Amino acid sequence: MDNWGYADHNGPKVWHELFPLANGERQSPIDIVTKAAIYDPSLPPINVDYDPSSVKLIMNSGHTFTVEFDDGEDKSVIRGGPLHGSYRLQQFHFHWGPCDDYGAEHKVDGRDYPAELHIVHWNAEKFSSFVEAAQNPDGLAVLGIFLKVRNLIRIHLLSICLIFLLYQDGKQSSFTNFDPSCLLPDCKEFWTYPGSLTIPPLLESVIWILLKEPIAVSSRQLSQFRSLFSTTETDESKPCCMEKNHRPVQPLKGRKVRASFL
Ligand SMILES: COc1ccc2c(ccc[n+]2C(=O)c2ccc(S(N)(=O)=O)cc2)c1
Ligand SMILES: [Zn+2]
Repeated sequence: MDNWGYADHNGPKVWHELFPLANGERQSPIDIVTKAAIYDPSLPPINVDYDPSSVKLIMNSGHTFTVEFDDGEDKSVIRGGPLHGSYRLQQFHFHWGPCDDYGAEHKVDGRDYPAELHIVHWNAEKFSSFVEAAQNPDGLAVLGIFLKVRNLIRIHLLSICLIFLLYQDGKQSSFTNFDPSCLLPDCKEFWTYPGSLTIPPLLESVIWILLKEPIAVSSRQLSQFRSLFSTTETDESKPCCMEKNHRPVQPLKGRKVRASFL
């Protein structure tokens, strides 16, 4: 069911009532305490190999906007880092807040970023579908990238995504030839830890890979995120916008965070 959200009556504080996993042992997001992260020199570099033609559509998934990819074959994959074998790209989406001061899901030493990009992959070597992979501890791998505000003058690819969405009545529009590796920062140093989906059903099946270096977006692009849903609400009587969709940080419960860098 989809009657969960981010308001007081249906938000993260009450998700445990319908999704008991919310109080589980490996929940996400978390606050990355950099001094407690364990440098692991045996971690190979992250290697993404995305085929731009595998992008399918951009849609308003009710809690964010999602760019979906054709994951019927190994066209776009991520390898390396903490992963064993290749994980297939399925979608990417964002989380943001009501203002530019916070809105990302993970924190670094208690610091908030204004938004966070999640690039979602599943272990197609071991499992036959995304939904099956999502039920297993090593089923999913999510690449998390922090967004910081820099008022750029050049149009960033992000706003092109948004333009597609805003002018296709925000429901869904076909999207061709987009390579999400253009959204990655130059530096691929990362932290990694075992966690969960950050939205219900909160399944504890995600190997998190968080890049240390944020990417830059403009404040205007972030305000476009927030206005996104106001153009798509079918019920004109109560136009609302998705002003925030981030879950607070969760207890580490003894988990270790590893770093690919000193
Ligand atoms: C029934 O099992 C599922 C599994 C995954 C579902 C989902 C519903 C919505 C989104 N998803 C997702 O694909 C999903 C949800 C959250 C995230 S996150 N924010 O990266 O942890 C990634 C992916 C249901
Ligand atoms: Zn997410």
